[in-house]
Amino acid sequence: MTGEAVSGQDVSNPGKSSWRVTVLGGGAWGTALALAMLRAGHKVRLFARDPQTVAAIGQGQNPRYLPGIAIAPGIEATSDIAAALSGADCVLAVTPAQSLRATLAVAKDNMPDGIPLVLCAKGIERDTGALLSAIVEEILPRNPVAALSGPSFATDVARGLPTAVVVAARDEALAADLAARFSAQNLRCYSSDDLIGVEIGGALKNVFAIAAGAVTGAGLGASAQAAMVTRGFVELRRIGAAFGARPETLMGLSGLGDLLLTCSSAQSRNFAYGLALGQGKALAGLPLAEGVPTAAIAARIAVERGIDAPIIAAVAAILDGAITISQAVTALMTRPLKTETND
Ligand SMILES: NC(=O)c1ccc[n+]([C@@H]2O[C@H](COP(=O)([O-])OP(=O)(O)OC[C@H]3O[C@@H](n4cnc5c(N)ncnc54)[C@H](O)[C@@H]3O)[C@@H](O)[C@H]2O)c1
Ligand SMILES: O=P(O)(O)OC[C@H](O)CO
Repeated sequence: MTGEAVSGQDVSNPGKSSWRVTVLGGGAWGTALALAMLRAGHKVRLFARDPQTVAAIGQGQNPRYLPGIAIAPGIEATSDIAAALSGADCVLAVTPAQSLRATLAVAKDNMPDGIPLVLCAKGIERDTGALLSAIVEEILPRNPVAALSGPSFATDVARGLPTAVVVAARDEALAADLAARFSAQNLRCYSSDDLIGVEIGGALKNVFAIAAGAVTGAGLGASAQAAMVTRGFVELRRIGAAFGARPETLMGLSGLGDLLLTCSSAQSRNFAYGLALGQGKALAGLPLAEGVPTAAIAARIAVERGIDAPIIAAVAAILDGAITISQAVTALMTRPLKTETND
């Protein structure tokens, strides 16, 4: 086993009862959250469709998705969805946003009635424009839906570094209960009843993280970076408002917080994707960048709803190969001048 040791138990709230938590997805974030749930005192099962990932986690590592991090014993990894879900008190959905529908279809017949399904992916379904909560409500109508989001790199959480996220559900009491149960030393979970706001913030920040990487990669300068993030945040809030997100939610961890994180660090896969784009490097084979499909659908949503979102449109067009970064910059800089409106 390589890498630093990661402690298994670190319960900061000993009053809460232990749950059987099932994590769907054996990638970076699924593995990190499984470790976090273990530290919060829960019994953790992790479903991964890839037997190699299951075997590796059983041996205390996940070299494909979380290289260099030793995984504490206690996570029961399996490729058997029925075994993974049997008797679960709560399920975390941690596969990519565009795979959520397929993941839930596999889980559906074994999903215990009434237990919460917590969305941990960040994105909007490309083909339909559906928010992920709508997909859960369609496929699992008997399970309350929640979302966990905020500035949180999987490696940081897996290492037990201090991290704050927000857990949202329409039912405020459910959100508060989940936040209390998931919190542990160095994982501080705030709660919110603005499910849509938390989802939108997490999904759209990825588009601007790609843009931030591209600005850096193309050498456009720190001033351009600050302008892009600021005006991008305006677009994020406009689209959020169209979905009914509360503005204050978007000023929080899943919105501004995650924007700050991923627009400023090459540790972000979305930023790294944009960086490669800006540098003219090959994009094939790069790790998951959720902002790619989300940019396309967010641009379409903006057009359909008459929302002014020129940066999202530019990112989508660049990713589509329709325009170059240089053409996008010219188009953005020569738009008609106007009063600065921040809503
Ligand atoms: N990595 C992070 O730091 C981080 C942090 C917060 C949120 N997220 C979000 O979590 C989601 C997952 O990201 P990740 O980092 O774990 O990605 P990843 O690429 O590391 O892993 C994705 C995992 O999902 C599995 N998968 C894909 N489709 C599947 C399907 N249909 N059924 C079962 N398994 C399937 C893959 O095999 C892989 O194990 C993304 O939406 C991402 O934005 C990631
Ligand atoms: O690596 P990214 O860009 O997918 O970002 C991971 C998380 O969303 C950060 O909060």
